[in-house]
Amino acid sequence: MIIQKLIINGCSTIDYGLSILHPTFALIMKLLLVAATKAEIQPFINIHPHTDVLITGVGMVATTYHLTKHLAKNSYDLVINAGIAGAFDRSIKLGEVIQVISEELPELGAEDGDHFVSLTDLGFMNPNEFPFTNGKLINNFRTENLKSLAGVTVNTVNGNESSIQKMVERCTPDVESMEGAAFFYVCLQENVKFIQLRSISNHVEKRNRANWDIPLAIKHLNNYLIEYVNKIY
Ligand SMILES: O=C(O)c1cccc(C(=O)CC[C@H]2O[C@@H](n3cnc4c(=O)[nH]cnc43)[C@H](O)[C@@H]2O)c1
Repeated sequence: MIIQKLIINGCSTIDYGLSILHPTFALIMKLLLVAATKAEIQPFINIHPHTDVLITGVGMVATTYHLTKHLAKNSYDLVINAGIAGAFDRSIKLGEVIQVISEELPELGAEDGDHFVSLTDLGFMNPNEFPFTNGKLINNFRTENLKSLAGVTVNTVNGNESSIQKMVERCTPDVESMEGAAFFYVCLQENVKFIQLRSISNHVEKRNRANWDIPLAIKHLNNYLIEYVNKIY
């Protein structure tokens, strides 16, 4: 019997006493679902209360700390990062669920007037030193039926047309979140299979909260997650 838990910022709040058999291999498939906020995955938790869930808090620092601490004590067959995100490309509709297959840390470096100097150009990073490939974090594990997109992870949500344009020219990202790269970094370092599923709540533009549709993004994300996990079990 495996004791499964809901963990919020590293503190376990609910214990469940169930294990789940994988129908094909008759093995226990251990799954961890990681989200920044509980609200983003609450509908999934209501349907799948026995899946291990880690709520990290928003941002890279909290994600890195809580996920690393949790994976040091627990082993999983698959770790899923689920949440909402902003899309740079307007052809990606609000509420669309996508998988992020590469991540970048576009703020890591130095400003030199109008020019951005990367960590590589500063001489602090080999862009091909593990877990990086050409300065990016890459996930080779994918699901078949979702668009595979490139992500950037930021500490400050982009909301200024000039900085958005500069980031698009420099990184050509499809989507933006506040946790993705931290999640990729920890999973690659820990050598655990992972996937990042995001549903688009907004387009990356001059801040206009009235244009965001968080309820639609959460609804579609959770419908997808429920179906995805139903297929696994
Ligand atoms: O009210 C706001 O300005 C606001 C800003 C960021 C996030 C939120 C949330 O309610 C959810 C937190 C979650 O959302 C992800 N997210 C969603 N859209 C974006 C974006 O355009 N750029 C970066 N992150 C985004 C993020 O991963 C947060 O964890 C509210």
